[in-house]
Amino acid sequence: MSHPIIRFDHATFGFLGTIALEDISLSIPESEFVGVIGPNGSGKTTLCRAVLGLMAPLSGTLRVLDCACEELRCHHRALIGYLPQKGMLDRNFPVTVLEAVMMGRYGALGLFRRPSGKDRDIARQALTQVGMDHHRDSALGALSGGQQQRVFIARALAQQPRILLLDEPTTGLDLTAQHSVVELIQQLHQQLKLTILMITHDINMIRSRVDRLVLLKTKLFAAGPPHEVLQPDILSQVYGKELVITDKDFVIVEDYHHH
Ligand SMILES: Nc1ncnc2c1ncn2[C@@H]1O[C@H](COP(=O)(O)OP(=O)(O)OP(=O)(O)O)[C@@H](O)[C@H]1O
Repeated sequence: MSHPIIRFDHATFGFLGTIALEDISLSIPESEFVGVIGPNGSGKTTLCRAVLGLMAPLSGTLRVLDCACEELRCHHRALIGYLPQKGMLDRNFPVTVLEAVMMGRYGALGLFRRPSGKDRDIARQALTQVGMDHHRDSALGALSGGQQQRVFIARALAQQPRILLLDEPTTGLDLTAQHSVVELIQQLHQQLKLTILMITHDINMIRSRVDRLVLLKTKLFAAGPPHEVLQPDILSQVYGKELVITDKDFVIVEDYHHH
């Protein structure tokens, strides 16, 4: 295994009165594509927030890019692209597609430095990578949900990150758009050799695409190649009756977006 770019060592994270993640030990080597699954409230978003250096461990350690997470500095954080859950971003913000992607350059620019032609080139390259450069002058709000998601992925790519954190990137999209966004993410992983952590509720969509699945329920329940983690006995311990396993597919019957 190559040197881990993310390393949790018996790390516990929480909020006042709540333990969100407990005793997590997990090493992620550079360029791995990891799917993060688990029921609602199992700590998936907390895992992303911890990697971004937004939460210090209550005990144990987390090192990201060879730095203790509580000491991640701006230049390190700029190497971590983050696509938050739908609803966390204002998709009707009155900007063009290119302007939205240019926002991804601000971390690299630092305060007060105006974007240069080079920053613009990097933003356009990111738009090309997600197949959206021809829409660069369109209003962000005029795009479909799937196209907007591509633009937000381009914004994260414009940071020229080494790690990409994606929190449910397909939620709210129709099935065709879900497939095309996941295909794009897989393709970016192969082309750019990025380390990707992708949170999802859609086990079937990612099981054949990720290198490893991490199954959370406050604790790290399982981590390994999809075929090892997706065992009925493991899944039923975590999801209980919420998960129905058919011949081919895993169906989560819980209505997780309306809880
Ligand atoms: N800001 C907060 N303040 C207090 N508790 C929080 C906060 N954010 C999350 N929690 C709690 O931490 C636990 C883990 O939440 P987290 O959002 O990481 O789960 P999740 O797996 O991402 O859930 P979902 O699938 O519903 O998005 C939950 O018990 C949640 O209620």
